[in-house]
Amino acid sequence: MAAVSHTEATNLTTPSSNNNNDGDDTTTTTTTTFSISPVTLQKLPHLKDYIPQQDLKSQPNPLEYSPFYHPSKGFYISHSDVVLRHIVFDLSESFPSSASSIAYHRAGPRDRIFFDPSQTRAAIVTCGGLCPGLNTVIRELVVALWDLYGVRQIFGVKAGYRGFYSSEPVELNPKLVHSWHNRGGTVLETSRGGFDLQKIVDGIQDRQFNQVYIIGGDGTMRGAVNIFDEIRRRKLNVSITCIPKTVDNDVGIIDRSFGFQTAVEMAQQAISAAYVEAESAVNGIGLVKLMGRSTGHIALHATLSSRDVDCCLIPEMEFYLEGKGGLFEFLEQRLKENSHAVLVVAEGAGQDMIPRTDAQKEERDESGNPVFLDVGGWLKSELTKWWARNHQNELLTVKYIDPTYMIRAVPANATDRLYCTLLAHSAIHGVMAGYTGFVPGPINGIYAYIPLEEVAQSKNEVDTKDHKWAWVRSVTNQPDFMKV
Ligand SMILES: Nc1ncnc2c1ncn2[C@@H]1O[C@H](COP(=O)(O)OP(=O)(O)OP(=O)(O)O)[C@@H](O)[C@H]1O
Ligand SMILES: O=P(O)(O)OC[C@H]1O[C@](O)(CO)[C@@H](O)[C@@H]1O
Ligand SMILES: [Mg+2]
Repeated sequence: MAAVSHTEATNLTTPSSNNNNDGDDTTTTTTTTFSISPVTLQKLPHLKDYIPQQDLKSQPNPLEYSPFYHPSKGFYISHSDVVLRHIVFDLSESFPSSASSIAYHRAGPRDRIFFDPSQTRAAIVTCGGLCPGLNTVIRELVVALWDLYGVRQIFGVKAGYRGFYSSEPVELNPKLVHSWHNRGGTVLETSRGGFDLQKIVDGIQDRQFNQVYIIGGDGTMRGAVNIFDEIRRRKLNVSITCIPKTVDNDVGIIDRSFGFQTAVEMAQQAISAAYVEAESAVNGIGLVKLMGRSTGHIALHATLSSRDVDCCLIPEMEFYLEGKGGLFEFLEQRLKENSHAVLVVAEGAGQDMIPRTDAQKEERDESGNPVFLDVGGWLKSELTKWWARNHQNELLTVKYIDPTYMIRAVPANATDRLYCTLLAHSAIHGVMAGYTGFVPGPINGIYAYIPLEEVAQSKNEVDTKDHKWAWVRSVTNQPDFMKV
């Protein structure tokens, strides 16, 4: 692909094809030639954008001299190496729309770095809720900064954003973090709230950190955008990156967030137990509540992989309990057919339907996230009352399983561990190259650097109109809960 700078473009010729197969594409190979235009390359902030040239020295990447690497042609990622956001196109339609041709700089080592490793002071912080793999990311950041780039001043900021101003950072080294990937949680501790912008940036400045690695979810990223803006306003020679973390998988643009797959795997145990309990009772219902504040990815993926689930309820969908086409009628039918049923509900589902006091409506956690009521307990109670009204003298057994923190308070599985490592390495390569205000993450399987602001504004919700949700419904055979 031709070199592009941000919003620069290469020209797209109209798709041309040598397929002479008149629509029958099953027997011959089709060769279609097209180029892409305009490629809108998202601007990746760099320290050069606001630090005067004389204050910013670059040097060859030390990987050049590493005994483990033999940089060859193509080893270093160039400025024109990009990743397309959308890779599925319809060649018969006019192409591309501006939205479909967005590209990001590819992640990976650059031939020159903008930090002298001997002068680098890196800070690592974890914010928000726990997520499998947090310790793996921390470990890999420490080990790779140390081994790949020769950085020796690496610090852990304790207990989230507040740690920048309320406690002493701890010095980290490869020996100390060696086995951290085997532990769930975050050894550095985490917290919600405590976001005091001036104090945080003062803390960064006072401790002379010049690289800040923030590991967190959507809330953390919104905070990180403010920190990035303040760092630029103060013209500090500090690179900041945010490694996307959330068990809910609600961060947009990237393929998925780390820890999500581990959480889905852990959720299987709860669903299996619910199935066993339901199957072993007369008119048994196994009800499982899974994490998912405003998105139902965990519930959806756990349902699809289990195949023992009769109905999955997520925040992105509406449903109703009573009447024709409602949840209870569906469950009643399943009990008639199979004498048991398993229901999986994401914690954020049906929140609008649960009666709550004015005080409960206003309740927020320290970060400002709404506090939910227990949808599982509410469903159990409503179902039990409904059954008693409609099925006098007939048994109903509802076993409610709420694994809550058990699906996230575990070490990452092998897939997530590998993912955490690649994220950490991508973050370091980008920061060492002087990029700042970015999020590393895979897009269509290729690691890219995405502007922090863009990721902070994005959201990954379940699309209940797409194939995956149709697949869920075909697996469970659940109704679409359209009022009839
Ligand atoms: N809009 C915002 N501006 C500044 N800081 C924010 C904002 N939203 C959240 N934060 C801060 O970011 C940190 C983490 O936020 P939050 O508790 O929402 O978790 P998160 O990063 O979304 O992760 P998760 O959803 O996985 O728990 C908190 O310290 C919170 O104060
Ligand atoms: O850790 P806390 O404050 O109890 O919050 C739990 C929330 O954190 C998450 O695990 C991640 O946002 C949500 O799924 C869940 O609602
Ligand atoms: Mg969040």
